[in-house]
Amino acid sequence: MITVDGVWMRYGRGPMVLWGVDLDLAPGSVTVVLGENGCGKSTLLRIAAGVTVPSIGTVRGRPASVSYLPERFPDQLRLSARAYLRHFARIRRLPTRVELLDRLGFAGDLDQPMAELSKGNAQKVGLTQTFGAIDGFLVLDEPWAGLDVAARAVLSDLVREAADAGATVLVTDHTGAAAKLPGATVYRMVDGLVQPVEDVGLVEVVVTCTSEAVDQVAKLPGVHSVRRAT
Ligand SMILES: Nc1ncnc2c1ncn2[C@@H]1O[C@H](COP(=O)(O)OP(=O)(O)OP(=O)(O)O)[C@@H](O)[C@H]1O
Repeated sequence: MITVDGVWMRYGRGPMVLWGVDLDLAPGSVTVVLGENGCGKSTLLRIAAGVTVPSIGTVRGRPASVSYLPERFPDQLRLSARAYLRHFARIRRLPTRVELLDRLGFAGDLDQPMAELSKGNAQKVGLTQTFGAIDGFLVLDEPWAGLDVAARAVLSDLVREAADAGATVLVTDHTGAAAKLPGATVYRMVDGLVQPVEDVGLVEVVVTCTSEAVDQVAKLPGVHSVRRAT
Protein backbone atom coordinates (compact mmCIF):
# COMPACT_ATOMS: atom_id res chain seq x y z
CA MET A 1 0.00 0.00 0.00
CA ILE A 2 1.28 3.46 -0.90
CA THR A 3 0.20 6.02 1.69
CA VAL A 4 0.16 9.77 1.20
CA ASP A 5 0.29 10.88 4.80
CA GLY A 6 -0.60 14.41 5.89
CA VAL A 7 0.92 16.13 2.88
CA TRP A 8 1.02 19.94 2.87
CA MET A 9 2.66 21.92 0.08
CA ARG A 10 3.44 25.51 -0.70
CA TYR A 11 5.88 26.85 -3.27
CA GLY A 12 8.28 29.36 -1.70
CA ARG A 13 6.26 32.04 0.01
CA GLY A 14 3.20 31.40 -2.15
CA PRO A 15 -0.17 30.24 -0.88
CA MET A 16 -0.65 26.74 0.51
CA VAL A 17 -1.60 24.41 -2.36
CA LEU A 18 -2.14 21.15 -0.44
CA TRP A 19 -3.67 21.25 3.02
CA GLY A 20 -2.84 17.93 4.63
CA VAL A 21 -3.80 15.36 1.98
CA ASP A 22 -4.22 11.74 3.08
CA LEU A 23 -4.60 9.03 0.45
CA ASP A 24 -4.25 5.25 0.46
CA LEU A 25 -3.34 3.66 -2.87
CA ALA A 26 -3.64 -0.12 -2.96
CA PRO A 27 -1.83 -2.40 -5.43
CA GLY A 28 -4.11 -3.21 -8.34
CA SER A 29 -6.18 -0.06 -7.84
CA VAL A 30 -6.82 2.94 -10.09
CA THR A 31 -7.24 6.27 -8.32
CA VAL A 32 -8.44 9.28 -10.29
CA VAL A 33 -8.02 12.86 -9.07
CA LEU A 34 -10.29 15.45 -10.69
CA GLY A 35 -10.43 19.19 -10.04
CA GLU A 36 -10.30 22.64 -11.50
CA ASN A 37 -7.20 24.05 -13.17
CA GLY A 38 -4.60 25.09 -10.65
CA CYS A 39 -6.16 23.29 -7.67
CA GLY A 40 -3.03 21.21 -7.04
CA LYS A 41 -3.53 17.90 -8.87
CA SER A 42 -0.13 17.94 -10.59
CA THR A 43 1.53 18.95 -7.33
CA LEU A 44 -0.05 15.97 -5.57
CA LEU A 45 1.02 13.59 -8.35
CA ARG A 46 4.61 14.89 -8.37
CA ILE A 47 4.80 14.41 -4.60
CA ALA A 48 3.28 10.93 -4.85
CA ALA A 49 5.82 10.02 -7.56
CA GLY A 50 8.69 11.37 -5.46
CA VAL A 51 9.60 14.10 -7.96
CA THR A 52 8.69 16.91 -5.54
CA VAL A 53 9.33 16.96 -1.79
CA PRO A 54 6.32 18.12 0.23
CA SER A 55 6.60 21.02 2.69
CA ILE A 56 5.15 18.78 5.41
CA GLY A 57 4.14 15.12 5.42
CA THR A 58 5.39 12.03 3.71
CA VAL A 59 4.62 9.28 1.20
CA ARG A 60 5.16 5.78 2.53
CA GLY A 61 5.39 2.47 0.71
CA ARG A 62 6.44 3.86 -2.66
CA PRO A 63 7.85 0.89 -4.63
CA ALA A 64 11.22 0.95 -6.38
CA SER A 65 9.54 1.08 -9.77
CA VAL A 66 7.79 4.42 -10.35
CA SER A 67 6.68 5.44 -13.84
CA TYR A 68 5.72 9.11 -14.01
CA LEU A 69 4.15 10.78 -17.03
CA PRO A 70 4.25 14.55 -16.51
CA GLU A 71 1.41 16.77 -17.74
CA ARG A 72 3.73 18.48 -20.17
CA PHE A 73 5.66 15.71 -21.82
CA PRO A 74 9.09 17.01 -22.93
CA ASP A 75 8.37 16.72 -26.66
CA GLN A 76 10.96 19.29 -27.75
CA LEU A 77 13.78 16.75 -27.55
CA ARG A 78 16.27 16.44 -30.40
CA LEU A 79 16.52 12.73 -29.58
CA SER A 80 14.59 10.43 -31.91
CA ALA A 81 11.65 8.54 -30.45
CA ARG A 82 13.54 5.26 -30.96
CA ALA A 83 16.61 6.57 -29.11
CA TYR A 84 14.41 8.00 -26.37
CA LEU A 85 12.67 4.67 -25.78
CA ARG A 86 15.97 2.75 -25.92
CA HIS A 87 17.53 5.16 -23.44
CA PHE A 88 14.80 4.64 -20.84
CA ALA A 89 14.62 0.89 -21.46
CA ARG A 90 18.35 0.68 -20.79
CA ILE A 91 18.11 2.74 -17.60
CA ARG A 92 15.20 0.66 -16.36
CA ARG A 93 16.65 -2.60 -17.67
CA LEU A 94 13.40 -3.42 -19.41
CA PRO A 95 12.61 -4.31 -23.01
CA THR A 96 11.02 -1.51 -25.05
CA ARG A 97 7.35 -2.35 -25.53
CA VAL A 98 7.29 -1.10 -29.14
CA GLU A 99 4.01 -2.96 -29.69
CA LEU A 100 2.35 -0.31 -27.52
CA LEU A 101 3.14 2.28 -30.19
CA ASP A 102 1.15 0.21 -32.67
CA ARG A 103 -1.71 -0.26 -30.23
CA LEU A 104 -1.85 3.49 -29.61
CA GLY A 105 -1.82 4.15 -33.36
CA PHE A 106 1.55 5.94 -33.50
CA ALA A 107 1.76 7.33 -37.02
CA GLY A 108 5.09 9.13 -36.99
CA ASP A 109 8.64 8.21 -37.92
CA LEU A 110 10.46 6.59 -35.00
CA ASP A 111 13.76 7.96 -36.28
CA GLN A 112 12.55 11.55 -36.46
CA PRO A 113 13.56 13.87 -33.60
CA MET A 114 10.85 13.97 -30.93
CA ALA A 115 10.62 17.73 -31.46
CA GLU A 116 9.30 17.13 -35.00
CA LEU A 117 6.54 14.73 -33.96
CA SER A 118 2.94 15.91 -33.59
CA LYS A 119 1.80 16.43 -29.98
CA GLY A 120 -0.33 13.28 -30.17
CA ASN A 121 2.49 11.11 -31.50
CA ALA A 122 4.95 12.48 -28.93
CA GLN A 123 2.40 11.71 -26.21
CA LYS A 124 2.15 8.14 -27.53
CA VAL A 125 5.93 7.77 -27.24
CA GLY A 126 5.73 9.08 -23.67
CA LEU A 127 2.98 6.61 -22.84
CA THR A 128 4.97 3.74 -24.38
CA GLN A 129 7.89 4.66 -22.14
CA THR A 130 5.65 5.01 -19.09
CA PHE A 131 3.88 1.69 -19.62
CA GLY A 132 7.22 -0.08 -20.11
CA ALA A 133 7.00 -1.10 -16.46
CA ILE A 134 3.65 -2.05 -15.02
CA ASP A 135 4.76 -3.83 -11.89
CA GLY A 136 4.99 -0.82 -9.60
CA PHE A 137 3.51 2.66 -9.32
CA LEU A 138 2.13 4.41 -12.42
CA VAL A 139 1.60 8.14 -11.97
CA LEU A 140 -0.09 9.67 -15.00
CA ASP A 141 -0.81 13.40 -15.21
CA GLU A 142 -3.53 14.07 -17.82
CA PRO A 143 -2.49 11.11 -20.00
CA TRP A 144 -5.59 11.29 -22.24
CA ALA A 145 -4.93 14.92 -23.20
CA GLY A 146 -3.91 15.40 -26.82
CA LEU A 147 -4.86 11.87 -27.90
CA ASP A 148 -7.29 10.96 -30.66
CA VAL A 149 -10.48 9.07 -29.76
CA ALA A 150 -9.09 5.63 -30.70
CA ALA A 151 -5.89 6.15 -28.68
CA ARG A 152 -7.92 7.36 -25.68
CA ALA A 153 -9.80 4.06 -25.63
CA VAL A 154 -6.53 2.09 -25.91
CA LEU A 155 -5.05 4.10 -23.06
CA SER A 156 -8.05 3.26 -20.86
CA ASP A 157 -7.42 -0.43 -21.65
CA LEU A 158 -3.72 -0.03 -20.80
CA VAL A 159 -4.57 1.54 -17.45
CA ARG A 160 -6.98 -1.30 -16.64
CA GLU A 161 -4.46 -3.95 -17.77
CA ALA A 162 -1.72 -2.41 -15.63
CA ALA A 163 -3.96 -2.41 -12.55
CA ASP A 164 -5.04 -5.97 -13.27
CA ALA A 165 -1.33 -6.90 -13.42
CA GLY A 166 -0.92 -5.45 -9.90
CA ALA A 167 0.25 -1.90 -10.59
CA THR A 168 -0.92 0.98 -8.42
CA VAL A 169 -2.26 3.68 -10.73
CA LEU A 170 -2.75 7.34 -9.82
CA VAL A 171 -4.10 9.54 -12.59
CA THR A 172 -5.57 12.98 -13.28
CA ASP A 173 -7.97 13.67 -16.09
CA HIS A 174 -9.98 16.56 -17.47
CA THR A 175 -11.20 14.78 -20.61
CA GLY A 176 -13.86 12.63 -18.91
CA ALA A 177 -12.12 9.41 -20.05
CA ALA A 178 -11.27 8.34 -16.49
CA ALA A 179 -14.94 8.37 -15.54
CA LYS A 180 -15.39 5.38 -17.80
CA LEU A 181 -12.70 3.30 -16.07
CA PRO A 182 -14.48 0.45 -14.31
CA GLY A 183 -13.72 0.11 -10.62
CA ALA A 184 -11.68 3.30 -10.30
CA THR A 185 -11.76 5.28 -7.06
CA VAL A 186 -12.44 8.91 -7.88
CA TYR A 187 -11.54 11.96 -5.81
CA ARG A 188 -12.13 15.61 -6.43
CA MET A 189 -9.58 18.09 -5.17
CA VAL A 190 -11.20 21.03 -3.42
CA ASP A 191 -9.47 23.61 -1.23
CA GLY A 192 -6.24 21.63 -1.14
CA LEU A 193 -7.88 18.39 0.01
CA VAL A 194 -9.20 15.33 -1.81
CA GLN A 195 -12.85 14.38 -1.40
CA PRO A 196 -14.25 11.04 -2.55
CA VAL A 197 -16.68 11.24 -5.43
CA GLU A 198 -19.19 8.43 -5.09
CA ASP A 199 -20.66 8.35 -8.57
CA VAL A 200 -19.00 10.61 -11.07
CA GLY A 201 -21.25 9.82 -14.01
CA LEU A 202 -19.55 12.55 -15.98
CA VAL A 203 -21.10 13.74 -19.21
CA GLU A 204 -19.51 16.20 -21.60
CA VAL A 205 -21.63 19.25 -22.34
CA VAL A 206 -20.71 21.70 -25.08
CA VAL A 207 -21.48 25.29 -24.02
CA THR A 208 -21.13 28.24 -26.36
CA CYS A 209 -20.35 31.36 -24.34
CA THR A 210 -18.08 34.38 -24.15
CA SER A 211 -14.56 33.77 -22.89
CA GLU A 212 -15.39 35.91 -19.81
CA ALA A 213 -18.19 33.49 -18.88
CA VAL A 214 -15.93 30.43 -18.91
CA ASP A 215 -14.74 31.01 -15.34
CA GLN A 216 -18.34 31.33 -14.15
CA VAL A 217 -19.30 28.08 -15.88
CA ALA A 218 -16.38 26.36 -14.12
CA LYS A 219 -17.80 27.45 -10.74
CA LEU A 220 -21.28 26.06 -11.34
CA PRO A 221 -22.26 23.21 -9.00
CA GLY A 222 -21.56 19.80 -10.52
CA VAL A 223 -19.04 21.05 -13.07
CA HIS A 224 -15.86 18.97 -12.76
CA SER A 225 -13.70 20.66 -15.37
CA VAL A 226 -13.89 23.08 -18.24
CA ARG A 227 -11.98 22.76 -21.47
CA ARG A 228 -11.84 25.50 -24.10
CA ALA A 229 -12.54 24.16 -27.55
CA THR A 230 -10.45 26.83 -29.29
N1 LIG B 1 6.95 25.03 -9.51
C1 LIG B 1 6.01 25.86 -9.04
N2 LIG B 1 6.36 27.03 -8.49
C2 LIG B 1 5.43 27.89 -7.99
N3 LIG B 1 4.11 27.66 -8.02
C3 LIG B 1 3.70 26.50 -8.59
C4 LIG B 1 4.63 25.55 -9.13
N4 LIG B 1 3.93 24.50 -9.61
C5 LIG B 1 2.63 24.79 -9.39
N5 LIG B 1 2.49 25.98 -8.78
C6 LIG B 1 1.23 26.61 -8.36
O1 LIG B 1 0.56 25.70 -7.51
C7 LIG B 1 -0.84 25.71 -7.78
C8 LIG B 1 -1.28 24.30 -8.14
O2 LIG B 1 -0.69 23.95 -9.39
P1 LIG B 1 -0.85 22.51 -10.03
O3 LIG B 1 -0.12 22.52 -11.33
O4 LIG B 1 -0.48 21.48 -9.04
O5 LIG B 1 -2.42 22.44 -10.27
P2 LIG B 1 -3.29 21.54 -11.25
O6 LIG B 1 -4.55 21.22 -10.53
O7 LIG B 1 -2.47 20.38 -11.72
O8 LIG B 1 -3.60 22.51 -12.44
P3 LIG B 1 -3.58 22.25 -14.02
O9 LIG B 1 -4.63 21.24 -14.28
O10 LIG B 1 -3.90 23.60 -14.57
O11 LIG B 1 -2.20 21.79 -14.33
C9 LIG B 1 -1.07 26.71 -8.90
O12 LIG B 1 -1.45 27.95 -8.31
C10 LIG B 1 0.30 26.84 -9.54
O13 LIG B 1 0.48 28.13 -10.08
